[in-house]
Amino acid sequence: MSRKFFVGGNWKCNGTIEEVKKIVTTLNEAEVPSEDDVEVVVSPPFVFLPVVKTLLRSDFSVAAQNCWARKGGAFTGEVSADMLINLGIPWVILGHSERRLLLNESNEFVGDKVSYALAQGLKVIACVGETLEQRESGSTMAVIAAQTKAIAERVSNWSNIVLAYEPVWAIGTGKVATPSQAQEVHFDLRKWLHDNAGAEAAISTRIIYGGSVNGENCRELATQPDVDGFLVGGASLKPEFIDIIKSVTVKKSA
Ligand SMILES: O=C(CO)COP(=O)(O)O
Repeated sequence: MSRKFFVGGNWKCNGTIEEVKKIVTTLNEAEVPSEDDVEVVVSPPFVFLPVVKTLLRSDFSVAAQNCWARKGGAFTGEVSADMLINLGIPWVILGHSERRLLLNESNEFVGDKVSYALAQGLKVIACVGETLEQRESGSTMAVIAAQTKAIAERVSNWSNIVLAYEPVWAIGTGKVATPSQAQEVHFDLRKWLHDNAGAEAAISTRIIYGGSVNGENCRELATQPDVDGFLVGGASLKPEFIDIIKSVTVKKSA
């Protein structure tokens, strides 16, 4: 079976309303491959989600960058999965390393969020990845396995999850993983899924790469058999995001 190429744009905590509208206009005017070949999802900050959802072309979709781990209530500052569903937001990014590291989100907390979000009907981009120190000490796969296990223990159906492998050392650093480094981890993660979540999850779950992806380096990364797309930070705010979407054509001919 073939997994549909997936390109996500994580805008993080960036942009004014004017800048956001400009990015949406650029995306709306771009000629890109059909949604039969590539799924495109952009993730603005919460406050811009409704306007982006309204203005964005209908073949692209939107994601929130986080949501709360259970039903709403007395949780000041949080946004619940139920609210996202209520607004027609289909996707949410969970477990991003910036939240794991800056806000001390544990593997278990991320697992709880993924489980609750899926149960409410959201689709989830779940992020995993090791720090430089962990890579250098040889624990890359152990770290990623523990992060993924906390999700696998709480979820039985993987059909609405996209796994994003985002090595922390590659995020925002300009230090992209080499195609073989990305392929190696994606292959191992798929094998882990096979052994721990079943053959179906391993075959059909898209594993996308994130960390300093740009309009140039995306093409060779896209040729790797277990790289099913990208989660893009900085470059998703620029017109080169369109080149990254177009890297699906390299994938198809690989
Ligand atoms: O964190 C990322 C996407 O979620 C990647 O960020 P950069 O593409 O800016 O390195």
